[in-house]
Amino acid sequence: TRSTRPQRLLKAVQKNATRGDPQSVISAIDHFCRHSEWAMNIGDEKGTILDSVVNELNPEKVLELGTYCGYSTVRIARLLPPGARLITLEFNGDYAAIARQVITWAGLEDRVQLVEGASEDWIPRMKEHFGIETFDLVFLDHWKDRYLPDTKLMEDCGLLRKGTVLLADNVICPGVPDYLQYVRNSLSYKSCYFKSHLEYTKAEDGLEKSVFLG
Ligand SMILES: Cc1ccc(Cc2cc(O)c(O)c(C(=O)NC/C=C/[C@H]3O[C@@H](n4cnc5c(N)ncnc54)[C@H](O)[C@@H]3O)c2)cc1
Ligand SMILES: [Mg+2]
Repeated sequence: TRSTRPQRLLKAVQKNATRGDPQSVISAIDHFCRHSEWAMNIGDEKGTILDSVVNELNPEKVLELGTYCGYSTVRIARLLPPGARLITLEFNGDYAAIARQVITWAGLEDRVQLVEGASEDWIPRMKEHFGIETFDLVFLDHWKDRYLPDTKLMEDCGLLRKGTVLLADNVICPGVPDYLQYVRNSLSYKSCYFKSHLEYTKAEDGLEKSVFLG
């Protein structure tokens, strides 16, 4: 049977990227998405905004919701100091299998813990299962109707501390109106919008950075 797009994306990484070189993995995926097949990775333009937020924070504990093929996982993990940890949640087994290989090709498997499961099931287990008290950075890029409920769940589970940053992809396209309204109007967040474009296109999109105030 015909291969899937994530399988073809992985093949492009294995063909064009150098093992152990995260930047070459990022470039190989961006080239594949620009010249062969579009895929819903954050991409190079919004990716540089993600990079700047990670570099500014220097986070020890990072949570990513929605791994997909691991593109943003690699972007974030390549900037983390060796002691830091990135936990990424992905409930589609096929995508998780591809992402594991992309992350390993980049040589970042020792900083990344890919958990195959749903965010709503695993957010409540972060403390007892991973020994995580609070996160320094959360990157939201999963189904858009999950951003708000999962944010409230993280609050209820005590996973956010004063200064924790939530960075949300696609706040314009596909859009997350209920999440935006919440973080922009809640007294518990200081929120700002980074205008950009939908990956590999000219359509407007952007990232919302929201600092939890406790
Ligand atoms: C109209 C329109 C359509 C599409 C686009 C283009 C566009 C551009 C983008 O950057 C996008 O991020 C998206 C988008 O839909 N992303 C959804 C991404 C999900 C991934 O996360 C996984 N997942 C979903 N819910 C959960 C969950 N609870 N627990 C664990 N994993 C979950 C899935 O298994 C996928 O691996 C779409 C733009 C406009
Ligand atoms: Mg996205």
